Order: sequence, then structure tokens, then C-alpha cells
Amino acid sequence: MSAKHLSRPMSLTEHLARVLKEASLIVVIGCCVFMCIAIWSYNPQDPGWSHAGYQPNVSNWAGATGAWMSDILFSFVGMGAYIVPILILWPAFRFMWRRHVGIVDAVPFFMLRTTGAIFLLLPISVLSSIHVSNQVLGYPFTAGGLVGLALSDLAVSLVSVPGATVVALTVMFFGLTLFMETSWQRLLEWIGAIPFKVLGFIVGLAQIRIPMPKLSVPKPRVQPAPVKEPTAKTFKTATESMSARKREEPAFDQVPDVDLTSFSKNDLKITLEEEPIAPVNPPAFEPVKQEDNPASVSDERVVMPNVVEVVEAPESKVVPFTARRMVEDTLTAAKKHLKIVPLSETHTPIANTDLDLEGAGKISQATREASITLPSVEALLDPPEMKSEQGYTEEQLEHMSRLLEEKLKDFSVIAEVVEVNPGPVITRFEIQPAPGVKASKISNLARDLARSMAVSSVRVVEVIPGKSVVGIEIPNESRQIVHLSEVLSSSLFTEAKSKLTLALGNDIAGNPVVTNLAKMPHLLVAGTTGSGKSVGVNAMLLSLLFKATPKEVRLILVDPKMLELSIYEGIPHLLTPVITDMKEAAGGLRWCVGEMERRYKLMAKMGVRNLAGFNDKVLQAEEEGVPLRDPLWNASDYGLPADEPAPCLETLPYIVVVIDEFADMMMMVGKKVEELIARIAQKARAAGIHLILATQRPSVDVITGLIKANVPTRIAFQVSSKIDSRTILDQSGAENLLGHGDMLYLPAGTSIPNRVHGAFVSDDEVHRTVEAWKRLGPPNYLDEIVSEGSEEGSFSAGSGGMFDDEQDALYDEAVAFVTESRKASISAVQRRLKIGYNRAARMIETMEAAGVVTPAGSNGQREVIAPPPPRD
Ligand SMILES: Nc1ncnc2c1ncn2[C@@H]1O[C@H](COP(=O)(O)OP(=O)(O)OP(=O)(O)O)[C@@H](O)[C@H]1O
Repeated sequence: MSAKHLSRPMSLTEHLARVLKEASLIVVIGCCVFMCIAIWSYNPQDPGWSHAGYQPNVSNWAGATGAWMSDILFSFVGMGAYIVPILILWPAFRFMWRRHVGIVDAVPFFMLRTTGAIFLLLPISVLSSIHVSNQVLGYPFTAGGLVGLALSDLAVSLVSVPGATVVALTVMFFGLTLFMETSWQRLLEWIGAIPFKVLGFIVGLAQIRIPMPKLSVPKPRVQPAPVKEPTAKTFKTATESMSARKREEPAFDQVPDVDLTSFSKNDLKITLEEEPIAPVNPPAFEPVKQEDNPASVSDERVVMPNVVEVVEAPESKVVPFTARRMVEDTLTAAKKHLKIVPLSETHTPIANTDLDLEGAGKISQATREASITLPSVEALLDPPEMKSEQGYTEEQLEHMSRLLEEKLKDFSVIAEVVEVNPGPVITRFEIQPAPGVKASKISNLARDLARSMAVSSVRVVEVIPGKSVVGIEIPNESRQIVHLSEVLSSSLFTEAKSKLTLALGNDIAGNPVVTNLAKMPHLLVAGTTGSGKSVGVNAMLLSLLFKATPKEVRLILVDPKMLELSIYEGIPHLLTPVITDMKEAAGGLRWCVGEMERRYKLMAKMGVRNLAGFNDKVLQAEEEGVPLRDPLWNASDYGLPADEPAPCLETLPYIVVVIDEFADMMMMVGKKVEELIARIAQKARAAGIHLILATQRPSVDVITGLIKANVPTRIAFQVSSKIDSRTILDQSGAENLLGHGDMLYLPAGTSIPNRVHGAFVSDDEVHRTVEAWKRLGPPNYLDEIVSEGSEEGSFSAGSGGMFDDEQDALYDEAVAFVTESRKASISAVQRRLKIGYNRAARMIETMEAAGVVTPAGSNGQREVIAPPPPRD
């Protein structure tokens, strides 16, 4: 948001209100000055309200009116009369200072201060009445006036003089707190800062006397770039702009020797907390003549991260400079209230416990040796752009914080901005709502806040782990693009051992977000059209292509739009050509179910619990020179002699099924797809089969309860409504994203989504990577995958017919064969009818359901129950 947005022209009503406000203040000031004159020139002998007067002339400077006014005040509140003008003036000034507060908004504050004023005034009268003699003063009644007299009589009779004094003092401070609306803590801090101010003044005087060389100060920056290795002897600070510091700065060795080692760490923490600092390498501060090379010193400077923390006492050599800087910082910090801490320091990166940084190394090493070298990220992807500072200036942040508070107040939410965290794409304002304000109330205001703050969207983060504040995320004026190459070259990605490592993008603080599909174990990606889904899916696919060889990961890509994934046609990772036909897509899923069952059986025979274990065992046996034989092999199934040895087992690749628009599939193929997906999702994890489902229609008929229950990891790109966001994430928030790859990533088993700025990858980059892989070898397609679907015969939308195996054209023939041969063997049926393994397996299962054969026994054999068909 630009500054011009912030300072929009006033409407006529606002203008009138402002003029009226200022005119009233002038009247109030006038009245108070008059009252002051009347009170200070009070003469008990002047005529007034309490008596007729002892002298013919009025001596009060404010005339007879003043004499009457002061007499009334002294008669009622005695000495309290002196503070009455202050009690009127102070609130009037505060009302003026708060320029954006309307009269209605000011009513609660007015009531608060009036109550405070009464509770302040009355005890002063009571105390005066009890402790001050009226003989010298000569007020009409007592030193505390009639009110003081009445209340003090009552108080003394109830709690005697000391008790009444304590009660009156307590009430007085209570009233003062309400009236001043100030925090005693701040007051104490302010008083505590006075010695530093004095010290600063003395140092300033000394500077004037000693001519010093100039030192240029770098231009303020909102987001300090993180420094790799902060020196232990420096102070870590946040934020920006030493813009106010325009005066000349001396070289450290010429600064008057002020011993500041006596400052306590706590002092520094309190006073320097918000002040940006540009720590300096001591050698860079040799006296430099600005005229010669003004930039040379500032170039040496490094902006350090935030929040003052004295790690170690400064070395004596740098004490004078540091000390002077501390004093300056103290002075500047005293003026500021807004705490600005870059997100890079406050935001906790997403936990990467899933990344398999250690495990699974054995297999990968072994498989990798025998396989092709992976293409290089640097050679194929565009390098990341140089990051430039794109956040708001410190003044803008200050202004926006106040504006945010006011806008919230317009919506009857009293809240205070306690911290601002600028990030590369968004800036997070942490607000502390008043007690009793519900976070959901603030969430519901997201759109109104975006409108009133003139930004494209505002996201409300109801829960920030470890804090009691609510976060308001406001987009920066221009956002940084996260390039995939940046995330792929991060150590998090390169060190991850899992072959299914996915690079998603950067989190709000700019840290890479890398996840493991193997642990997810299935992923649902949804978002409206143009929100960045396809780019996101491409980034995930490229992550796999830069991490795994075809021996390690195979892909089945389903692309009904024939647009997005067809680009990958021909890469050696594909198990089948990119599927664009829904029939074949359903067949692909059925093949996956069959493959899953087969893998489960294999793993059971081998006594391992998952694919990694299976592959380890196979490799180990290969290394020992005794390769394992396929335990499921049955020579007779293939018409071979029984003594034919089974083939050797090979490692099994992970299989990733990516469906780009699975709503289309649901519409065209019907409910059965949902069941198939659920079946794969429930069991396929151990078998190494993983699903990535993408849709641009996040409605309940596409993302059904069954799918949600089985696909625990979700990514929501921008959606058009709260309802869509709830359908994907079970909570709102995605409707307030920025689009263009901005996403909410909800890992399995958590309820707090993480905002991630998705990695961008261009079509060119995808092309280059695909070409590189194509050059490394042709794909080895399995024909049975798509034939599984098409050979099933017709299937009508929503009928579920294609999965009803009793409707299978060959089912009757299969039953006849089984009952005649009395052999309920899948491979026998497969061989006899010349069909795929999965189709045969399903027929046998259908026969089991129909009572033709028994369930498989412990040895895997089935009995045929039904009699053979009668012969003609
Ligand atoms: N991570 C990103 N960073 C920057 N811009 C992005 C990012 N992701 C997407 N975009 C921009 O958004 C545009 C739309 O992205 P994309 O085509 O992926 O959307 P989509 O959700 O797949 O839309 P559709 O469903 O219509 O295909 C892209 O052309 C690109 O310019």
C-alpha cells in the first residue's frame, strides 16, 4: 500500500468535524485560563456564592464573575479547585491529539476520564480537609470544601484519621490511573531513561567541542538481511532507519572516553529493543574523511538481525563507540513505541521431521550407483533473482499500525498493535485484542479491513503458536517471486534423503519449505483457476525429477485438460503415457490397487513392513551374491514346467500418481473413483504408492468426506469463498490468500495451516528438464495399466457398472472355468481368459462374494464351493 493510499483526502463531514473539534478546544482552553486566573487571584473578602462580601470593590482579576466562580469551587472542593482546570484541559488535549477518533468513539474514554477525575478530586478534598488548616487559607468552609468536609467526617468516623488517609490516597491513585490512562510501568521506564538522556546530552556537548571526522550512515532498510554469522561482541537489533540520525558521527577512537560498562544488560534490553543498529567492524572505523570517500565506511557495515541481547561485554577497545551508540539508541528508542522485528527472526520454520535426513540412505546409494546421474538444477533452472527490499518503510509501518487500530475500532474491536514483523511477501501485524474480544470476530473482518486499508487482501491468523496475539497479514507493495531453483538448491532439499522430497516454496519469513510425500502420504491440492495450482504441481514434479531416477520413482500422470502434464510425455519415469482419457485413468487407478495388493503379498512373504524394507532386503541379497527369487511365482500359471526357477526379485520403485483435475474424473467415472482413491489412500503408503490430487473445484461433491478422511495432507491455493476454504482445510483462510502461488499448507495431523509462497517454475524450465531426462533414456511403459481400464467394457457415468465384476463380459466364462477346473487360482483365470492379473483377481474376489469360492486360507488357497455348470 502506498503512502498516497494512507493519506486519502478528507470528506466534507470529516472536515467539518475537525474544524468543530478545534474550535471547541479553543473555547475550552479559554474557559480554563479564565478559571485559572480566577482561582489564583481568589480573595476570601470578595463577594461570592457563600457570602455577600466584606469590601465594596472586587479584587479578583477575573472580576465579579471570577470571584463567584472561585468562591463556588473553593466552597465545594477546597484546595481541589486548583486541579479543576487541569482535569478539564488534559482530556480536551488528548481528544485533539487523536485525530481519527470520532465523537462517538470518544464517549467511553470520556466516561473513563470523568470517573477518574471525580476519584482524583474527591480524595484531594478529603485529604485537605483532614490535614490542612483553613486558618491561613481562609476558604469559605474548610481546606477541602463542603465535599471534603462531609466525606472526611464520614471517613474518620468509620476508619479514623490514618485509615481515612490511606483510603483517600488509594482512591486518589486509582482515579489518577483512570484519568491519565497511562501505565505506571511506562512512566517508570520514562523516569528511568532520564539519566541516559542527561548522559547523552553531556556526550553531545563533548562532541561539539571536539571536531570530528564525518561518517556516513547507510540508508535505512525495513528488512535487515540476515547475517550468516553474527559476531558475539555485537548487539543484535531489528529494523531500520537511522534516518533521524543525520548528525555527524565520529570515529570510535576519537569519542570522549565515557565509561559505560556500568550499564546493566537489562537497561539495554529495555531501551534498545526497538532500535535498529548497523553494527560495525571495528577496523572499519579508522578516521575517514567523508569528502574523500563517503561510502567507504558504510559499505563495510552489515545490518544485523534484531533484538538487543548483550552476548558478551564489549571489548575495551570498542567501548567508547558502542557506549555512545547505546546512548543515542536510548534516546531514539524513547521516542518509539512500535516494535518492529523481521519475520525471519520471529517466525518458526515448519518442522522438518519428515524429511528423512538420515534414513533410507542405504538403498538410495546402492540404486543410484547402478543408475543414471541426475540432471543438475543449476544447468536447467533459471537462477534465483537478486532479492531487493520491497517492504514498507518504518514510518509506513508505524502509520499502518495506527490505521489498523483505528479501523478495528471502527468495527468495535479494541486492539493494540504490539509488534510488526515485515517479511519478503507479507508483513504481519501482531495485535493484542482487549479482553473479551474473540479472534473469530477479527477473522470475520478480514475483507472489511482489506478494503479500509486499501490492500488487496488481509489474512487473519487466529492462533500464532507460543503467543497470545492475533496476526494480521498484509501484503507488501510488491512481492518477491520465489524461484524453484532457490528452494531446490537449499540445503534442506539437497540433504533430504527421501526420493519423494517435494519443494513447495518459501514460508512467510523466506525459509524454504520442503516436505516428504512418503510421509504425507497423499496430497490434495485445490484452488481456484489461476491461483497457481499447475505451477505448484509442476514444482512438485520437478522436485521428484531432480531427486529420483526412474528406478527409484515412477509416475502415472493423469491430465484430463490435455494441457498441463502432457509436457512430461516421454520422460523415463513414466509408467504409462500421460493419461488424458478418463476410462484409462480409472484403469490406472485399478492397476494401482492391484499393484498395491501384489506388493503387500510380496512384502508379507519377505517379512518386511514397507517398501524401503523390501528394497533393502533385495539389495542386501544382491550384494551377498544370492539374489532373492520371486516368492509369488507359479511356473504353471505361465505354462512352464514346475521346475522352472522363479525370476530374481528387483527393487520396487515408489509410484506417484498425479491427477491434475480429479473433479473431471469424479464427474465422468462416478462414485467408484472415489472408492478406488480411498482404497489406495488407505493402504498404499507401505506399498510405496502415493497420490497427488489436484482440483480447481473445491466443492463437497468433489472433495468428499471419504477422500478427505483418506488424504490427510492438503494444500489450498487461493479460493473464492470461505466455504471452499473450509472444504479443503476445514477452516477459512484460503479465501484471503494473494493468488499466484500463495498457499496454505496443512500437514497431516495438524490443524494450523502454514502459509507458503509457492515456488515459481516457468514452462521453459519444465521443458528443459523434460528434454534432459528424455536424453537419458526412453520410458519403459507398462501396457497393462491403461488396458486394465479399457478392457473392462463400457462404463456409464455414476452407474458404477465398470467395477461391478458380475457385469464383466468374461465373468460367466471365468465362473465356468473355475467351477469346472475346481481351481480358484487368479493366475489360472488370468492365463485361461488372457486378461490382466488385477482383472482376474477381482473376478475371483467377486466369486468369493457370490459364494462360488471360499476366502483364501492361510496358505493362500481357495476351495471351489459351487458345483460345475450342468452340461448340455
Ligand atoms: N509461485 C508463483 N509465483 C509467482 N507467480 C505465480 C506462481 N504460481 C503461479 N503464478 C502465476 O499465476 C498464473 C496462474 O498459475 P497457474 O496456471 O498455475 O494457475 P492454475 O491454478 O493452475 O490455473 P488453471 O486451473 O486455470 O490452470 C501463472 O501464469 C503465473 O504467472
